[in-house]
Amino acid sequence: MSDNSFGKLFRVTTWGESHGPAIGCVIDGCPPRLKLSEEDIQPWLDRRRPGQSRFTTQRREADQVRILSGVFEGQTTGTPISLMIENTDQRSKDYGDIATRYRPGHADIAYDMKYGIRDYRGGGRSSARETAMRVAAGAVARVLLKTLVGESVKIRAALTGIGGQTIDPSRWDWDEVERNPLWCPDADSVASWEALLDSVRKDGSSIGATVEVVAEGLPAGLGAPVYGKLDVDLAGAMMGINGVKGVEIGDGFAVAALRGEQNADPIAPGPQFASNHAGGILGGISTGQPIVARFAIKPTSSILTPVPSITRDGESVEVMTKGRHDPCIGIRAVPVAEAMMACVLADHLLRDHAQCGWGR
Ligand SMILES: C=C(O[C@@H]1CC(C(=O)O)=C[C@@H](OP(=O)(O)O)[C@H]1O)C(=O)O
Repeated sequence: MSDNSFGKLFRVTTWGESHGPAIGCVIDGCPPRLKLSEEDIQPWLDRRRPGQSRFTTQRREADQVRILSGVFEGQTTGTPISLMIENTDQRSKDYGDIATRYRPGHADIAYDMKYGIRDYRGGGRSSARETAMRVAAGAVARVLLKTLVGESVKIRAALTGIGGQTIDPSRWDWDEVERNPLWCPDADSVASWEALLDSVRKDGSSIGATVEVVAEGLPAGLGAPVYGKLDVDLAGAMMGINGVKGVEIGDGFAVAALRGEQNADPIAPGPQFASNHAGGILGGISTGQPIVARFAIKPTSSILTPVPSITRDGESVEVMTKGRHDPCIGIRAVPVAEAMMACVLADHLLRDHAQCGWGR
């Protein structure tokens, strides 16, 4: 197990820092002879790319992906797939102050306590810039899933709330998610969310959010008892996204208020389930129903509002962070959530195949 990798058979390792020359990932274990080119990956990266609206960081990165290995004549070869994106718009001088002081709420202090050294430029390794490589790996996972399971596989996410303002689930519209810059599924929420984000930005502050991710068209049987549960790996994958502080599967924390007959999803021949409180996973194993995960993500810790902190030498200071930051990291976490779901499902599909073979 390495600390920069996840997945067992579809194994993703990412590397790089926000202000280094490049970021990248290596995907080991991808089956051979899948059709794969940069065009399969770039559109997903374009959804996450910074600088696309006034509601995200103004750092300008093309996030142009290059396949360095593992693909020959348009097909995967079964060898490690290495992907790379060059960093082109770093502005490290914005971080002069942060070199010797800690942003409250940020990983700065924890990295220093652990390693005694940190790349303070941007978020360094802890920067959400790293999530670009998760999206790149997720694109390869999507190719794997579509090839091995079928075109019916759909993995989609949406922003379901910001700053405590939540959508009305009865107005959920997946087409709307693609129409607005916030990935919001409820058209009626967009204008007030935009106004909230504008005021947060004007105040030099930031705001938290919730994201929901749904995977459809997957077979039953993904995940295994008891430490290889699909929900265990999904929860870990979502929790590993920068800034995530809480994860739910299916009804999540709401099950605590239910009675047994309310929580049980009735089963009819087929099998058909009348509801999906379980989020498509029972006993850690997928049932063929939509797989549903949800998470809460904190407000960006790099803000212009001063907050008491200390220097590396332990002296009291006030810290405010310059630089170009997302007023709400939840927005760009939406494509990242989809990518993490795709990687976990690709991994579990290969694991299920290795143990049980195809078909039941
Ligand atoms: C560049 C991206 O987002 C960055 C995420 C980020 C952070 O601390 O998380 C800080 C900002 O960048 P910098 O490291 O230059 O300050 C954001 O712009 C990206 O996502 O591609």
